[in-house]
Amino acid sequence: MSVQCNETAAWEALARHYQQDMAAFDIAQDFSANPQRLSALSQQAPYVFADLSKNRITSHTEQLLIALAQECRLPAQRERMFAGAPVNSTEGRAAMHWLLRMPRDGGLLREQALVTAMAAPVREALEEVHDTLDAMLALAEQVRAMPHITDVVNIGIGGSHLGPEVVVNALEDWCDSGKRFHFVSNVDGHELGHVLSRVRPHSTLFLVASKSFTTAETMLNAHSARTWFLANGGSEDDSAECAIADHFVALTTNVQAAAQFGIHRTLGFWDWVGGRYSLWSAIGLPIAIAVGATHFRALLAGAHAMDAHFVTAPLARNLPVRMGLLDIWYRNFQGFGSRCIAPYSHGLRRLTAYLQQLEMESNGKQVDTQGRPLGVATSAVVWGEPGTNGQHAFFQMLHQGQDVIPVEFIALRGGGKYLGAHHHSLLVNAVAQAQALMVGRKNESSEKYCPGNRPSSFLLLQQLDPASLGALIALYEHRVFVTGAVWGINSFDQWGVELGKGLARDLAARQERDDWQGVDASTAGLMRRLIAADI
Ligand SMILES: O=P(O)(O)OC[C@H]1O[C@H](O)[C@H](O)[C@@H](O)[C@@H]1O
Repeated sequence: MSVQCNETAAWEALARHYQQDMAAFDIAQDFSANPQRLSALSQQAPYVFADLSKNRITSHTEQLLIALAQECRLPAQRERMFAGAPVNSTEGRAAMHWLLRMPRDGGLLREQALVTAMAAPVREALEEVHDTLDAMLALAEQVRAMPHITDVVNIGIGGSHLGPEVVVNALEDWCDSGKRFHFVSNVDGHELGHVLSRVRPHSTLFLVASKSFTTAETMLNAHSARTWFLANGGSEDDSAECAIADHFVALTTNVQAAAQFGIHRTLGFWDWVGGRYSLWSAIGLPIAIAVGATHFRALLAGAHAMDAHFVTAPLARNLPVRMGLLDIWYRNFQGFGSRCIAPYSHGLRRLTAYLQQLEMESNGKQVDTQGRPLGVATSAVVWGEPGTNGQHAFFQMLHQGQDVIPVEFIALRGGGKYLGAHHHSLLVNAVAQAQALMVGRKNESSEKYCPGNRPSSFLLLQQLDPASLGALIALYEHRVFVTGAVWGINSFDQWGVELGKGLARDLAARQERDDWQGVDASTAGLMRRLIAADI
């Protein structure tokens, strides 16, 4: 049995460090005292510059955190993931999303032992990845060249929705297919209904995206889309002009279930791709249709560059490691319960939703990989909205509320193709907010007083291009891995989600029988109220 993170000597040293040096630490004061602070606590990683210097840490904090990572065997755990070991222990699966963006020859990692000594099954998986990628990109190019297809409707939820949605939105300046994209996820019929009211069967391509091909919401939406398609001139006959065969594609690991549904055009992937890590796989087809094969490959290349950085950079200069350890420091030693994501970019408006699944579904756990209860807090609440909108909503609380909430600013140096002057204003606002959080407003009347010393990180991309976006997302993936590895949890399962799914099935069945025996009074009362015609 391995030791848990809070039983290590490094944990104790960090707790002491907090009490002795950091409980009353002031970020702005340390900038005055330490001219090295900015350079020590910022770094350039592939495509992403990170300024971590406005955080409540010093280089010594980082050293102690790295000692913690060593004691928690982070490097060995990282090696296991990159060797294709079953790191998703409860489901006996590997987590090889990194393989989806590795070039056939190992790319930037080709000299590394993890590639030169790659086990045969992983090498074979890499071949399959590229065969499937080639097929997916060929299909994407085919669809792009079909002028009669004007609308692409992606039906999927969770990992089969958020990744493609965030990327298609983010790369809107790179979308040159001339098609409209619709992402339908919610089982609320209004979402699908609105989309269907705006499209026509002969000009629409439906992508049914579901790793399992059993997720209730996706199945119901897909069935309703199919029914609508057939009722509006579509046909089940493959040779018909407007056939299901030409207008429905399944993206799934469950080819059989897709075939039973009646979709024979399927792009597959593998059980070692976690749902929330799947945008790089066939689940990325809407992205590939939107931006084309070259840009999709650039997205993969950016992510691969971050993979190589994560594998090869020393821990002290390894951005996913530094940011993951900062999360541990804030959650477990400073006691901060949430983190605010503030992308100063309209393109990244859905990033927070994506990160909520990535972080909270991965690390919202309470036992370790050996099933032992954890004595420490895990995933913080991740929330936020794009700037500058957030400034006019919740930033008040960030500046003057009683809780300290670390903020993560994400900004772009280049402003894309529209209205450059706006971009300058956007950037100035982002930097000013980070400054305001740190310096506060002292010597003022009580209502104007802002305490300052409120921490933030600042991530800067050159521009929102496919490679930079790929690197940014991979950075977050690996950061989540780092945090999970230190906590000793399985970041790749999500048993909590299953509970609600099971109960929804149970309530639906009870509703049929009008049987509420053994159900708590509130739940039964609500169900009766929903069913009753006369309330
Ligand atoms: O892709 P699917 O199998 O349809 O799964 C979609 C989603 O379902 C569940 O809610 C899981 O918690 C998610 O991790 C997953 O991404």
